Amino acid sequence: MRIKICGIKTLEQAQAIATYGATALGFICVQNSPRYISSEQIKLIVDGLPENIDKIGVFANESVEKIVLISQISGLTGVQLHDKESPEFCQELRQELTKIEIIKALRIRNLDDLENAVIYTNYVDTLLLDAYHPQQLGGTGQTLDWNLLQNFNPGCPWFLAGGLTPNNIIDALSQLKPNGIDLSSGVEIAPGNKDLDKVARLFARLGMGDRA
Ligand SMILES: O=C(O)c1ccccc1N[C@@H]1O[C@H](COP(=O)(O)O)[C@@H](O)[C@H]1O
Repeated sequence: MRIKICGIKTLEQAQAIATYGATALGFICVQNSPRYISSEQIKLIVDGLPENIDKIGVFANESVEKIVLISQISGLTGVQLHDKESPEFCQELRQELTKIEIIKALRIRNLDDLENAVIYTNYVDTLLLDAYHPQQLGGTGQTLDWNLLQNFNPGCPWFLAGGLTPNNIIDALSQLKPNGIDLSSGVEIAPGNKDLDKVARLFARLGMGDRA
């Protein structure tokens, strides 16, 4: 299973989280987020990480040109589109970013939202399901209704996100079988500042450490 920790802002925390066993790290390229980090800062972190860890930039309604530019400057291996990007937009981006994983994040309130999510499987590599919040795009710490996902089988890999923590991760994985999990605020001291004790506890709960 892939384990993505999102909202990384320092090399020290990135390296520590990689050592615990994260398979992917996420960098918030959305300027009004408290977790925002510039492409130059991402590049410095990316250069200090092992090659085999995925480096994902998170974008919200950004232009194709800007996503391509930031991906190149930062050395990203994937992009996560976290707002109202259409399937056509994803298709256009696919033509420009042929070697980069494209993840479409969808904020799920009901079964209609899930049906809409499945449309994207033709245009992206991976889906990511997050909770819906009326005012915020992500990093809200809210869980989505896992009951909606009981029969979710989109035909492409998918991440479960939204309000996951060391305390609820086992419960989530006992109900659902995503290809990956994505955590941000659930392993933080404050937005953008990861709590390495919580990260250690997460990996211990997943059977990859000793601090359960
Ligand atoms: O974290 C942010 O500030 C953010 C801003 C804009 C778009 C997405 C953002 N975060 C993403 O939200 C999910 C879930 O976060 P949480 O675990 O509920 O705190 C995660 O995929 C982050 O990448």
